[in-house]
Amino acid sequence: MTESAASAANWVMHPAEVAVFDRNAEALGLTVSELMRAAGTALADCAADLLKSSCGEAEPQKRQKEPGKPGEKRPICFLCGPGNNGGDGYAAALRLHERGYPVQLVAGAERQRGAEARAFRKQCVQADIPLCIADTTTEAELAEPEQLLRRAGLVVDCLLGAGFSGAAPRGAAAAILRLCHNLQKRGSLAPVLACDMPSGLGMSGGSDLDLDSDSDTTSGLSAPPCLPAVQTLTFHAPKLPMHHGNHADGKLRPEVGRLEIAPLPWPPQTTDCGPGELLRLPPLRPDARKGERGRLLVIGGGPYHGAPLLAAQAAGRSGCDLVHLAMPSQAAARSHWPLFLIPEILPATANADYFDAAGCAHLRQLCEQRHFDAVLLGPGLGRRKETLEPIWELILQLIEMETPLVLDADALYLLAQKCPGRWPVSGHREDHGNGESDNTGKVSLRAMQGIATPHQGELQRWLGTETRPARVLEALGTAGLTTVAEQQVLLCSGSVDELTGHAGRLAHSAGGSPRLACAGTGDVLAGLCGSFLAQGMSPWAAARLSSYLLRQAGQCAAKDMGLGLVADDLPLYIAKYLAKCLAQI
Ligand SMILES: NC(=O)C1=CN([C@@H]2O[C@H](COP(=O)(O)OP(=O)(O)OC[C@H]3O[C@@H](n4cnc5c(N)ncnc54)[C@H](O)[C@@H]3O)[C@@H](O)[C@H]2O)[C@H](O)CC1
Repeated sequence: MTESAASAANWVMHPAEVAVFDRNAEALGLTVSELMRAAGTALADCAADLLKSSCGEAEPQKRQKEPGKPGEKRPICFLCGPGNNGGDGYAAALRLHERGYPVQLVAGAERQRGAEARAFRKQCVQADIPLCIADTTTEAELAEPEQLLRRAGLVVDCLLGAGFSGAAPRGAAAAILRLCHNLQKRGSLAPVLACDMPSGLGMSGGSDLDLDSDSDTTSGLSAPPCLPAVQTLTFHAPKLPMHHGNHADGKLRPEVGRLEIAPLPWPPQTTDCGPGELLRLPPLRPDARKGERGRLLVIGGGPYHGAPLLAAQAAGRSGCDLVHLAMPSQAAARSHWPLFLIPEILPATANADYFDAAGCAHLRQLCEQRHFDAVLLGPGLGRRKETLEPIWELILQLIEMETPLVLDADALYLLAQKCPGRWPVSGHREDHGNGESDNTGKVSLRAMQGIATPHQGELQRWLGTETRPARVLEALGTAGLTTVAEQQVLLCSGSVDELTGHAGRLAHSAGGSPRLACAGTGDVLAGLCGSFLAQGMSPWAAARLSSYLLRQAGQCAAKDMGLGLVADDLPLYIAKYLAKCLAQI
C-alpha cells in the first residue's frame, strides 16, 4: 500500500464514483453483499434513532410493556427500488425485524436487479415481513401502498440512490414518488429517512451534474421532484447533488434534511485506480455513428516525431473514433503513418522543421472551423521560442473555447515559463487606463479544463519549487479565479502515479511492469487521457482510467516481451486488455 493511499473518499463524491469504488473494493476482496449488509445495519440504526427522537418511541421490546403509547404499532415503511438502494432497504428491514420493530415493505419492482439485493429481499420474505409489490405506473393500482404509507410511523426512502440515470424518475419509482408527494402535501406522510440520497435528487430537483435529458414517458404525467427527507443517511461522503451550485460552501439542499454519514468497510486502496474505472467508459452503442466516440487533435512533433505518433496510436487503440495528428512537415515525412490517423497538413508558409507562428495560425483556424472534443498538446514539440510563443496563444484560444486539453511534455515546459506555479487561464482583467486592474475583470477569466501529465521533474519545474507541497492541486492556483476549477486534474506519473483533482480528490495508481519506465510510455499515457476526454469522460474519470489501463496493458505486454518491451508495443495491448475487460462487464 502506498503511504497515503486511502480507503475512503474524503471529498464530495459524484454519485457515479460509488459504483467505481464498489467494483474496486470487490477486486480487493470485499463482496457487495458485505457492503450491503453494512449499509443495511447503519440504515436500521439510523431509522431506530429517528423513530425514537421523532415519535419518542423506545426499543419495541420495552414499548410492549407500555400499551397505548402514541405511535405504537405504526410500522416503518420501506420503499424499495429495483437496484442496490432497494437492497439496502431490505437489509435494514431485516435488521429491524430481528430487533422486534414492525416493518412493511413496498417494492417498486417485481424483481431486484442485482443478486445481492435479491438475496436480502428473499430473506425478508422468508422472515414473513409483509411485502407489497407496487410495480405500476397507474395511480389507481397504488391504493394498497397508499394505505401502508398513511399508517407508517416512519418512511424509509430506498427507491433511487447513486445509480439513478436520466433527468427524472421514471416508471414505478415516479408513481410512488408522486403518491408520497401528494400525501406529504396533505400532511399524511410520516417523516422520511432517505437512504444514501433522497430519490430524485440530482434529476428534476436540479444539480450540478451534467445528466442526460430524459423524461417520464411511461405515465405521461410530469415527473415528480425529489422526495424531501427529514434526514439522509449517506455512505462514505456527501454526494454532489446534495449541494447547491458550489459545494465548497457546504450548504445542503433542503430536501436532504439532516445529513448523517456512515462509512462502509471499503478496504484500503479502494479509492485508488482499479478495475472500476472501466465502468465510466461510455458504452459502445449498437448503432454507433462515426465520430460519436470523439474527435481528438494531437499537436506535437518537430524535433521528434515518435512521441505524437505514440500518443495518437494509443488514442485510436482505446476507442477514440477520429484521431487527427498535426506535425511539422519534416517530422511528418519522417514518420510511418498508421492508416487510421488523419494527418493535418500545415501550409507551405509554415516552417518545415518546427511549429512556428504560421503553423500555429493554421491550427488556430482549424480549431475554430472544426469541433475537436479534446486536444493534446506537447509531445515532441521542442522548446524553441518560435514554437512555444504561438503554441501558448493556441492554448489560450482553446481554453477560451472550453476545449478539454491534455498538456504533456514540452507544453508543460511552456507552463513553467508562462504560468509558474499555476494553471493557465485565458482572458484578462479590465485595465482602467491607469495601469491598475480590479475585480471587475475577473468575469472574463476562464480556467483550463483537462489534464496535465507531468513526471516529477516536469512538475517541480512548473511549480518552481525544490520540494513539492503536500496538496499539489491547491498549490497550483488558477490566478484570478477564486476556486480551483472542477475540471482540472494533475496526473503526476512515476513508479506510482499520483492523481489530484478538485475538492480534495487524491488517488494513486500502482502495479504494471517496471518496463513501463522505458521511453515513450508517457506519450502513450497522454494519448489515453486525450482519447477518454474526447469520448466524453470527465478529466478525473479519464485520468484514472488512463493510468489504470496503461499499467494493466503494460503488465500483459511485459509478460510477452519481457525486457524487450518498447512503447510501440503498448497500443495493441491496450486494445486487447480493454476488449477483455469490456467483455466481462
Ligand atoms: N459503497 C456504497 O456506498 C454502497 C452503496 N450501496 C447502495 O447502492 C446504491 C446504488 O445502487 P445501484 O444499484 O447502482 O443504483 P440504484 O439503486 O440507485 O438505482 C438503480 C436502479 O434504478 C433504476 N433507475 C435508474 N434511474 C432511474 C430513473 N430515473 N427512474 C426510475 N428508475 C431508475 C435502474 O434501472 C436501476 O435498476 C447506493 O445509492 C447505495 O444505497 C450498496 O449497498 C453497496 C455499497
